[in-house]
Amino acid sequence: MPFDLRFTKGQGTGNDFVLFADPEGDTELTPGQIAAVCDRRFGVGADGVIRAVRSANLDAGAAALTEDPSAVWFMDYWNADGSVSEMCGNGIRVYAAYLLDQGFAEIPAGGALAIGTRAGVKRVSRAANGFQADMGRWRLDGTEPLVRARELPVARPGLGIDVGNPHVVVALADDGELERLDLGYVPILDPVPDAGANVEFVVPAEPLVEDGVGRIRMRVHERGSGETLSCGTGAVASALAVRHWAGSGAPNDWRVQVPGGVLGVRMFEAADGEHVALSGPAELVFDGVLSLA
Ligand SMILES: N[C@@H](CCC[C@H](N)C(=O)O)C(=O)O
Repeated sequence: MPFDLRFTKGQGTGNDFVLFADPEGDTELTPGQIAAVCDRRFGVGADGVIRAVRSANLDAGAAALTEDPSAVWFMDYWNADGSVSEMCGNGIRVYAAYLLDQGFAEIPAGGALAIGTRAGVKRVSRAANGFQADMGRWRLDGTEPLVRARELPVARPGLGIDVGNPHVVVALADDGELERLDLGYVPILDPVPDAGANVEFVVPAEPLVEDGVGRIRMRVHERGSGETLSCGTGAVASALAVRHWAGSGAPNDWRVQVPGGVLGVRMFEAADGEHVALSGPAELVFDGVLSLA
């Protein structure tokens, strides 16, 4: 039975999303419907879909409410191919902008909005460049798969990093290598991670550190969405990987240039260990109504 879906299109550094409100949790789209919405020729076109649902009305929301009862809204995130992801760094800023715009939530002055995700509760606050999300704890996942990509002459070692969702970061020699990559083809990982991975290719800027801030360029092939203009969790993983490779004395503040703009990444000590925060813009672009079969 066809039905109308009211949606808002939003973007953060060119990573774009279709957002819709389903507070009661009774409009779960199928993977096929998600893929149809994200199709850039036959649908609205987006890198992912975000459903705004109250944590209390979703199984995955129960853990969020246990972790923090103030996380009343859950970011139900889907990739463009209809697969689910645990977390989206650009998406959570755009989601915060959407919750504010709809009058569903507020960010108290000097405070933060707690949002449930499949990777735990994240806190979003206002920042000079838009919004900042405390992404919480991160870890090297212990893998170093070989990465092959179209227009990369030889396989390169990657570094596996979990920032709530899985990433493999690969260092390239220079801007030329980064620009020549053809990410219309899926990078091949050896061994293949069980849950797949988002793959980031990074190049340090010259100089790497300026005024105490580390600077890198990044392109990404996202699990479930292909090449995108930006990936927030990918920027976080990339800054963490480059800091790891640079060794002691490397900065905790990073500026990550992606094809769609610039993101800020900051590592800081919290009560439970080191956290990493991501900041950047978030924009709601237009509203619409889509008829879905
Ligand atoms: N674009 C996002 C990440 C979206 C999810 C990712 N494709 C996955 O499957 O983990 C970001 O900004 O972090």
